[in-house]
Amino acid sequence: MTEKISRASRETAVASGSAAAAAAPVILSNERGSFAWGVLAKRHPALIQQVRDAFPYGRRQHEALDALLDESSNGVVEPLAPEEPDHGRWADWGRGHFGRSWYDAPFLWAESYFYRRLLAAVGYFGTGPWQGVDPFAPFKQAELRGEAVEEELRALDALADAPAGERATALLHASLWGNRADLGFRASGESPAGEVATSALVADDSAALWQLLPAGASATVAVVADNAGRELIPDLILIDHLLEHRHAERVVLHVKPYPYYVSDAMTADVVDCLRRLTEAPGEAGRIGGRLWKGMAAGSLEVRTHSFFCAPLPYEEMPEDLRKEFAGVTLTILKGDLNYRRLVGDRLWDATTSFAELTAYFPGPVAALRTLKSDVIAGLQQGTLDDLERSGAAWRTSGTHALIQVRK
Ligand SMILES: O=P(O)(O)OC[C@H]1O[C@](O)(CO)[C@@H](O)[C@@H]1O
Repeated sequence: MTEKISRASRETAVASGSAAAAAAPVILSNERGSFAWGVLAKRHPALIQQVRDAFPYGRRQHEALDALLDESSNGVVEPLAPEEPDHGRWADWGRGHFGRSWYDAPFLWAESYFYRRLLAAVGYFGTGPWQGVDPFAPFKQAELRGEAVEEELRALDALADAPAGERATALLHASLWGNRADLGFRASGESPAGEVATSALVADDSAALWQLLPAGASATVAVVADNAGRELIPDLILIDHLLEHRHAERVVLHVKPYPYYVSDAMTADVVDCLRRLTEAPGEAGRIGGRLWKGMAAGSLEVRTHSFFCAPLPYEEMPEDLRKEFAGVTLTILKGDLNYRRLVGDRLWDATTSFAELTAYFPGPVAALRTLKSDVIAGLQQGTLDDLERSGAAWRTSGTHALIQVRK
């Protein structure tokens, strides 16, 4: 395998009951040349520059962005300013990391905290004029207006009369591969959304997914969204299919409460995507119209929770969210970050059982993810051998994907 795997620490592992967890170290970013190192050393500075260029920020924001760039590149982790509303929470979550290099903190924590600090730098939670202004909105909006979305929406017309099974598979795959369109990649000039020679599913439990959702069974499905735009549009189209074909009576779409990981979807992004759909001609417009009405009727509901922006694995989800997921027929978790949080951001042996790692999850769960970080579990030994032999950067380049289900 050509990829340099991130360095990991057993010492910083969060407490977890399973023996597998004890053996699988938590990923850190301090191995030069590793994927995690590259995110901190290259993507984050590039992102600061992009955000800076996208808005006519004032001196205060520019100085705060300079300080964040300097701190995260050369300095030690500083706490969130006391006036930030969630200062206390981050003080708890960051215990042990403040005063130390960003690169020595768990990768999941460091990345998550970086996004929180970026919001602080641009005054997102402040009382000034930049309050509530999504620093990633220009990128999300450009994507939504782009030719790729236009084409994807047009392609729906050809699918409208396809047999239900064929349509279901196509829409499930569209939602899955929509995850490849991740604006975080573009911040650093990499482009998993571009032409990909070797797209492949490394695990495919889609039959189990459909078995959990037989038509007419009054199911409720929770979809935990990931990116806005080119990912959320196919997610919404899949949701429409689930509702239309009675695989679900009700869908709850969970989104982030505030901007996160560049392109993560918030309520405003759901609205933008629904509007984009409703304004489109043909099948896309009809789907948009049905979803819009579904929102009013309650068959589609959007929810959010602060835990979605926490630097924690799902194993540590709060009780209210646990109840929420326990009460639905199936939870579909979209994307790479949700996968890392679902199985734990650790260097698992890739054949570690997905079912065992997710046994704590309060109900049936499906992961739909393109592979964009070192974490992977639940592979067959033969698949793993083939991937390793290929010499490709299959774990991190977004060229491979998976559908894994725990019933
Ligand atoms: O949008 P997704 O699929 O959750 O991907 C986010 C991924 O992007 C990165 O931030 C950088 O590639 C990963 O660390 C992270 O898992």
